[in-house]
Amino acid sequence: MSEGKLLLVEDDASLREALLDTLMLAHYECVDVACAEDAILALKTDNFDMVISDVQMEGIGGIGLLGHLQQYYPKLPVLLMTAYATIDNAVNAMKLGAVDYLSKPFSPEVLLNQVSRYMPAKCVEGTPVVADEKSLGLLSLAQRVAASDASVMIMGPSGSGKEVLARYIHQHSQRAAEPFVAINCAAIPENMLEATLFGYEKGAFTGAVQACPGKFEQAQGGTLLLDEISEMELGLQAKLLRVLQEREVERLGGRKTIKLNVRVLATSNRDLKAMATSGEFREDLYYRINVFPLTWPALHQRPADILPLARHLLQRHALIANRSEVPELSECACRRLLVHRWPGNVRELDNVVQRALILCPGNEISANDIIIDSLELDFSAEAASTSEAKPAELEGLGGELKAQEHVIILETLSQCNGSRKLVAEKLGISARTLRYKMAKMRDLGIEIPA
Ligand SMILES: Nc1ncnc2c1ncn2[C@@H]1O[C@H](COP(=O)(O)OP(=O)(O)OP(=O)(O)O)[C@@H](O)[C@H]1O
Repeated sequence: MSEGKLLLVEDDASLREALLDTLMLAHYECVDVACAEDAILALKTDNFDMVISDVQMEGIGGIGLLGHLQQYYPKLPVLLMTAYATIDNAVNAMKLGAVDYLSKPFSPEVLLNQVSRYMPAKCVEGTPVVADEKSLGLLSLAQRVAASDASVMIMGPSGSGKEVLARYIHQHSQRAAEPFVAINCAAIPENMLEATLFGYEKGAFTGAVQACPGKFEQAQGGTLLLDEISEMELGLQAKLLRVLQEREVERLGGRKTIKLNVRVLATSNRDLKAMATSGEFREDLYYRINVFPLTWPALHQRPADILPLARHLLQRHALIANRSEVPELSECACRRLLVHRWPGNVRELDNVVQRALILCPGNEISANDIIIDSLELDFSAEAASTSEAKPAELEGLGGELKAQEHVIILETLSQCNGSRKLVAEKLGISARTLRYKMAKMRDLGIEIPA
């Protein structure tokens, strides 16, 4: 997922390329141009979260661009880059409205720290949308743990909603009015993560012309989310453990310790315990952050969430697209959504919903508007398309509930390796009822695995 969209303005092509690489490695989406005039054109066709611009360029240059931005995009943060000789200009530029300046040459750590510092916070999600019993249970547990100050480890497959849950915990904690700072440990190149987390003092690297606080300090009083903590290398894990134990941090190149009052949440989509056992993750750190574990099941394991989530996402994207009405999902569209296995979880559902909204000009989304990547298609999706031939029959069946029942039966069949006896026991129905239900499903064209 993109960490934000940047407009990079630099006339030196090789420097521009190097900056672009650094920013894109850190998962920023970037558009690059070689002069201020092109930047003004790019701003007309695209929305950006931040502008990084050189000062000395042909034409109106960085200062001219800053003036334009102040007039037409006053909320857009602008970070200026300048050579040592023109520091005075840079100070003036800050007076004119730039959020900060980078003095050339500077190291990638300095660039990423400054960018993450001024990048506007991503739109904070409201309460996670849940309807399935498993998710409702998880949410109520999260609410209870939010009230404590315990470290929470949120696990679950990619795209299942771990970050949404982390924000929910923060919003329901006593720290809600304080900052929520997230750092994706997988997105920041390994050699820059330390400086980003702990900050640095002036002179710690090339271009570190001023001290910069790290994520821990930025989260002071609030919550720090260490997203994808499993991707942190072992050496840095040891340093992180020390910070968590001592509750204080020392900036790189600094001698002063800074007391911390930060609650730490972490997420992982890998089995961290297994990683700890195999030595890929420090066991002591694992136990320190895993005080309270919470796990999102994969989306297909909580089928009752699928439709409410799809409707919520439809609403969200219809609003962004300025649609006056939010289209409804037809019965067949619902069925198609319910029988897919969603290997990409909610993020995949989000993509499918966006596609549907593009394809559907009216106010009802049909099954044909539900485009699932062919790579993600599975036997159940195939079954859904066959069953779409019988919409009238579905309506009489109370579509949504019935389709969920089908998903649950297919799911349990696969868990029990096809044993009808075990499935019936697990679902608390007689073998006869199960046979009857499966026969009905076959009649609808749903393929039942042997
Ligand atoms: N329960 C939910 N309610 C509303 N939106 C959700 C919910 N779960 C996930 N989403 C949305 O789905 C997308 C993916 O969620 P999120 O980024 O929290 O997943 P993740 O598990 O942290 O993914 P990754 O492991 O890839 O970082 C986001 O757009 C998020 O807003």
